[in-house]
Amino acid sequence: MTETSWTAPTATGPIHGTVRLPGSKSMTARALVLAAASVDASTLRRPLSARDTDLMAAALRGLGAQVTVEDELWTIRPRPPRGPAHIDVGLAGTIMRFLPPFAALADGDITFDGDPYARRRPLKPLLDALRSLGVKVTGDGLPLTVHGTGRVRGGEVTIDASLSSQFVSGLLLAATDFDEGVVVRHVGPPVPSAPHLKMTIQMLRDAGAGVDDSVPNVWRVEPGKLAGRAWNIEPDLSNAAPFLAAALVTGGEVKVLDWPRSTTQPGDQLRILLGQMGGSWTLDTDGLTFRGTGNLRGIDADLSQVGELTPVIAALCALADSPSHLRGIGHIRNHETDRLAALARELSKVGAQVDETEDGLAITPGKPSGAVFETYDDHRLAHAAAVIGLRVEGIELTDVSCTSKTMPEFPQLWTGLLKGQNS
Ligand SMILES: O=C(O)C1=C[C@@H](OP(=O)(O)O)[C@@H](O)[C@H](O)C1
Ligand SMILES: C=C(OP(=O)(O)O)C(=O)O
Repeated sequence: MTETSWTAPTATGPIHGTVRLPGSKSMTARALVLAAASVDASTLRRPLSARDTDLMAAALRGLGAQVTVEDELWTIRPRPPRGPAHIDVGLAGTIMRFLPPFAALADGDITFDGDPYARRRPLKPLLDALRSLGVKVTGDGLPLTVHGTGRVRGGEVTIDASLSSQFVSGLLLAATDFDEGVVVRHVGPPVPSAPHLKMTIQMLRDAGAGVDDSVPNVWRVEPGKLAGRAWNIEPDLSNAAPFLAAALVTGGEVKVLDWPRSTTQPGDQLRILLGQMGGSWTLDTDGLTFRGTGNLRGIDADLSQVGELTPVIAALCALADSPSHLRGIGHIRNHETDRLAALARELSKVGAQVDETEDGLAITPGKPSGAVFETYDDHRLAHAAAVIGLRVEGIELTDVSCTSKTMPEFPQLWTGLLKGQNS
């Protein structure tokens, strides 16, 4: 990927516009894995085509599935997974955590590696869990090899998933094909990202799996066969964050089309969180309309359930008229970069006073000024920088191409939205 520096456009007035966002990364990843684990073909309507999900599709092809793409309809024709194969995870947590359990069902060695920073993202709790379910794995992080034998015993396993909910999701998504299914028991500090776990359970049930989540921190998936189905992928609501923020910061009005009435996506909580910062919204049949006044209040919020929303919310806090405290997000040090350190450094450069706490950020807005904003290969750091740029001239992103991880069209969508402003 070629790095592309980019000067974030500044708003000259309230932004008014409508955006149609690409499909949810998290739903697309889950639907692809479930489709590959099914007996019959599945389709995905309006999935996300971006680096994370294109690499997921490529990985599943490498394991034997046929994935064909026709406009906004993907068709997956599954085959029993087979090795040897090599999987490039890029920087995607979803691939590095969802595919080792599925790859264990292949007959043959499956090697995994990814971007340099992907090698620093935690995997050991998941790999140890696989080992105790009877899988032979070499390595405690990337690069690693899963030595598949064509079957996985499965059964009961204890894991500390406090570093990432994706460890649990990965085990559950493959477990219908384990001889004994799986019972995953979490022991340790709380698992973050509860909505993402709900999404895993909901989508497994939609695919026909038997799942019991009635006991807190214990998840059971029964062994069985998945039939394949048609998935409708919702727009990515976490990627709505910068667009809703644009309405909030400029006192404008932005509509996100096809916002679902009910969803497991964590991004749905943007309505509440950005509402607390001064916005208001209406949800109707064709989407969510979000309005701002241009005045932003600071917030004290526990973001443990919605950690991936932190970068844009932190950017808003830096532009607010009072201090903020974002808590419960120690685990986002393990995201695409150490997001707490990166946000503290970059938001300080543009004038805020930002202190890293053990599990979050304390942000006191200051006099904003332009700066070179490092994006650390992190799509959501780029979104955060764009939001600051709405108010502050001279915000130069070191690289905007990192947005291709989940929304390659971000620069165009953003520039297009800014055309709709009343100056
Ligand atoms: O399962 C998923 O699709 C995700 C789970 C979350 O991971 P963590 O629990 O590691 O934060 C989230 O931050 C990530 O963007 C996507
Ligand atoms: C944490 C994120 O991604 P990943 O799925 O790579 O963990 C994210 O998209 O904010």
